Amino acid sequence: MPSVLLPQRFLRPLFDIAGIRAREQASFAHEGASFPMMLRAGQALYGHILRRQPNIAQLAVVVGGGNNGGDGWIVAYLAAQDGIQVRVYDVANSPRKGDAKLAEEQAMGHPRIEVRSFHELEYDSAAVIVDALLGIGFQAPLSDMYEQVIGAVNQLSAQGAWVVSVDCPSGLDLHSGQATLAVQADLVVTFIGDKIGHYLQDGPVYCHEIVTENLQAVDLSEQPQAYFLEPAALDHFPPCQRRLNSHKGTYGHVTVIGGDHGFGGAAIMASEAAAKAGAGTVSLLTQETHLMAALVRNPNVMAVSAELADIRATLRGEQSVLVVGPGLGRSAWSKSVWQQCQSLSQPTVVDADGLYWLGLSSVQLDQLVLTPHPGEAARLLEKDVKEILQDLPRAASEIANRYQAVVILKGATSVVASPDGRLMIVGKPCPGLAKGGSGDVLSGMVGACLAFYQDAYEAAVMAAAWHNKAAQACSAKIGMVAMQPYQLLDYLE
Ligand SMILES: NC(=O)C1=CN([C@@H]2O[C@H](COP(=O)(O)OP(=O)(O)OC[C@H]3O[C@@H](n4cnc5c(N)ncnc54)[C@H](OP(=O)(O)O)[C@@H]3O)[C@@H](O)[C@H]2O)[C@@H](O)CC1
Ligand SMILES: Nc1ncnc2c1ncn2[C@@H]1O[C@H](COP(=O)(O)OP(=O)(O)O)[C@@H](O)[C@H]1O
Ligand SMILES: [K+]
Repeated sequence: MPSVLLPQRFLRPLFDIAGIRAREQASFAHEGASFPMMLRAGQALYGHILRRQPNIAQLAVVVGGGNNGGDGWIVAYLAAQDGIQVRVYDVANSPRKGDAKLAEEQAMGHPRIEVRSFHELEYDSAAVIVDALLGIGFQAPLSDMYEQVIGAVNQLSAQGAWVVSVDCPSGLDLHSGQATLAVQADLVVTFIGDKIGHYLQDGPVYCHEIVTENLQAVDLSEQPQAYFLEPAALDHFPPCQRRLNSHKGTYGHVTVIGGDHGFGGAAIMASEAAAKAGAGTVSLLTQETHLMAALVRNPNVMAVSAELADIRATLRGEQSVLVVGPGLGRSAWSKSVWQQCQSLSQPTVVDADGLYWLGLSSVQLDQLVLTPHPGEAARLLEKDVKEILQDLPRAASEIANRYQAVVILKGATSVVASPDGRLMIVGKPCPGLAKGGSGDVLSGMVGACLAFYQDAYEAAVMAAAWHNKAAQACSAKIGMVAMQPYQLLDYLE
């Protein structure tokens, strides 16, 4: 379902392999043949090579045994016809069949195509390498021979060769986005529709840039599995956009609840994040020992002792939301705080130890946002982390359905799922965020967005996307190693 706030032009549709195969088969049936589509794939890819590398004189093409390799043979033939010297490294496990065989036969014997053993690949001097080893037919794990070839391609890439991958970087699991080893692609030219695995876990690590070529495939009017939010969207949407004629009430109120003994910083950071992401007013309900630190850190936040005040007293007006969990802990105090929260009906963000308490005794709210990392997701679904990582969109959707909540399943990119079926992947890897406290900052930002936006899903998308974008800007200025998560808050516009 497209988003109301975010225009469709910023949402890149992503498909699973079954969806791509269905469109491929329907297109073959419509056209009455499959080889023309392979020709179009090769032509599209060769066009991209010429646009990026107009002075190319030599080309190395690494071909596998399936149709991905078939695409590679087409490119080899087109380049040779164009006067380019081509070396093909063939890694097929067995003789080719079908379209791949036709493509090989068309190219084989061309005077400008030399077929070499893959053992010689590491000595190749071509400035451009085409990776046509494995496409959507890849089944992990990689065989030894493919590992060796991918290693050689990456070595040439490290020495300065420009690598273009056909359909996907070979070795990447397009379902999960996991890879033990894959081709480092400068460009991926992906066919029919973009694949979800390019955007999850290791996917973005191996895809420097992705372009999609539809190849005149039939439109099955099928909903994509998910969307990827183009970071350019954020140039048009600041987290909680200021209006000229507005006042603090316009932007709502956030109460952050957490910070047991030893974890005061988590709640302090979350409250500062809510304030800096644009909430009109922010309260912090925490252990009394943290009040002084909270007020010194940010006097804009109304810090109160959880011992002396109840949560209800911190609420203000209709746009009040709760952020429960940063540093909440698992003590008797934490439990009593959680029980208080359960009796309230305000829109609520549950993070960190709040998710632990939620797993023990759930809440039902119209607007609930959960922000688990894969470990917390595994606990909520009673699965192990490995299983969660094999299918992040599914895990996010399962939690969304079970708790009737919007879910941000956090990682190098994050998956946002809504119980109504909407799924969005946001962000790019930013290892500056791989530090304790990054999640606390996110939860406060989600609180601010939830107080501002009508739709909890859009609030979650905006917060997760801005958290990532600001972290990129922050790390560019301060450095991936030195940046502290709360510093990203100064890069929110
Ligand atoms: N007209 C068309 O058909 C069009 C097709 N298109 C293109 O086809 C691609 C899909 O082709 P596909 O279905 O043949 O699968 P593909 O990705 O080549 O993989 C199969 C090969 O990989 C091998 N292999 C697998 N796992 C392995 C492992 N772990 N370790 C080692 N080897 C492994 C497997 O070996 P085998 O199991 O047979 O020994 C077999 O040789 C798609 O991505 C797109 O590029 C587009 O051009 C559009 C038009
Ligand atoms: N390598 C990375 N690239 C991009 N984002 C990351 C990376 N590592 C962590 N993050 C982000 O940082 C946050 C970490 O949250 P979490 O694990 O809950 O940390 P904590 O509880 O310590 O604050 C999440 O928003 C996650 O998406
Ligand atoms: K490939």
